[in-house]
Amino acid sequence: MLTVRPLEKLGTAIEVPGDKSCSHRAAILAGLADGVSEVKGFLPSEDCLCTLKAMMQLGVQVEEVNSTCWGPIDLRITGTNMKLTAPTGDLDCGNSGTGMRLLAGVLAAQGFESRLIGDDSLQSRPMGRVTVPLESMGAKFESEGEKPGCAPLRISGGSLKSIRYEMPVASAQVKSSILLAGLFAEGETTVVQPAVTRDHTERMFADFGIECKVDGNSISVKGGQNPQAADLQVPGDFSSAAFWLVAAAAHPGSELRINTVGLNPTRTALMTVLERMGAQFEIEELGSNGGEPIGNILVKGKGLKGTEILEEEVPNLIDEVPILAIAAALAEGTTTIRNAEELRVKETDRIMAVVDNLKRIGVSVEEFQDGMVIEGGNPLKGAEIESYGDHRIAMAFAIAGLFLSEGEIDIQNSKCIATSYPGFRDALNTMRTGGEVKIL
Ligand SMILES: O=C(O)C1=C[C@@H](OP(=O)(O)O)[C@@H](O)[C@H](O)C1
Ligand SMILES: C=C(OP(=O)(O)O)C(=O)O
Repeated sequence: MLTVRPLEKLGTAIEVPGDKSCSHRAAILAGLADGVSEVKGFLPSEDCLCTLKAMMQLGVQVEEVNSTCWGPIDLRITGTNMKLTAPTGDLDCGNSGTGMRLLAGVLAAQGFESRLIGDDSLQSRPMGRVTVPLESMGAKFESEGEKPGCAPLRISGGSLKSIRYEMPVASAQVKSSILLAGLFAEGETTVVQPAVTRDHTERMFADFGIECKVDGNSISVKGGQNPQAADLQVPGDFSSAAFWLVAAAAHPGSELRINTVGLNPTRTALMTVLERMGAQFEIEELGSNGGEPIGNILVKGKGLKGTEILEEEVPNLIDEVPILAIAAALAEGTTTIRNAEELRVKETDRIMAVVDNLKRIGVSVEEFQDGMVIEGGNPLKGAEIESYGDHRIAMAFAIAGLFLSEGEIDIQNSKCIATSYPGFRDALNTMRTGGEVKIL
């Protein structure tokens, strides 16, 4: 259990660990590449370690060359030059939707059978969104789960043909899965996304010498390209920084610097929203690490007011909705979050989990199938919080605990935080009492 008491004095500077999305992709692309890649700042969270381990079971060699007590590790990854070998056992993706969907794309093209498994949460998430297009490329998937279309997934891979696929959902995981399969396919594979989604795969393709054509919302990759080993530094995870951005934005008078964080514009819509709510940001650009822009963010807390989240902002803040809901609870007035039905199929049903826990801390909130409307500005009271095993729910409500007017917050099932941010608990202790958190 994680107990959080109200803020004494918000810390002034923090560094967050490596980006989860980029770490998954680095493990996969370096593992497929020709040669030895150095990946610095890899996030050793449970999700990313599952992907790394799966790649090792498929014949990739990984050596840890440096680690820090806070987390990020430097890896030397010897790639297989696109020749993975059959794994001896199941490939366990743990809690990670990204890991399972991206690996499914790679395994669809292998001439051996494999089986992807995960924890109870992952085995209840929809996999048809990747297996349907990957089957149309020529792979065979058997869903062995209790729920139709869910993992465990038994995969019989083989030669693939290219497709043009119009994705029904705006999902970077689906896009990336098909593009990875496309690397092995005959001809040019094109994915058309209904809205802009995070583009880490496209950017990292360039790092590994893979040509990828982006034309508006359509992304194409030609098969037969072999990734070339690359050295890269994983940027700090904006989604982990989001917790501290909201803590500072909602605390009038605070000034917080978040150092060396990824500023990929397909990830940072939360800042646009917080700005509209009254927060002030300054960005110090620090160039780019590989294809990913990085910088320092200076945030000044001014007290927040409610806002309406725009439909096009949703995919670019999808993982930040739980913490945005806390910002909304602390803001004066109404905040409307709609067009976010995807949240129902994340690690838990995040709309249900946020609404349930907001009510527990005394916030007035109305639930919709695709989101919620929050009336903010009333005092928050201590309560027992149920994380539903979801890291982002646990961390979002830990931040709410800093702003209670009475009592404390006890978060049940907080171990899940290690899914994406293993150092969060220590960082929270330091940030609650005015310190600085340095990790890189
Ligand atoms: O591609 C990725 O790394 C991710 C994409 C998002 O999922 P969807 O693309 O399915 O929305 C996001 O929720 C997840 O945390 C990471
Ligand atoms: C949704 C998330 O991850 P995944 O889909 O990879 O489990 C997340 O990290 O918020």
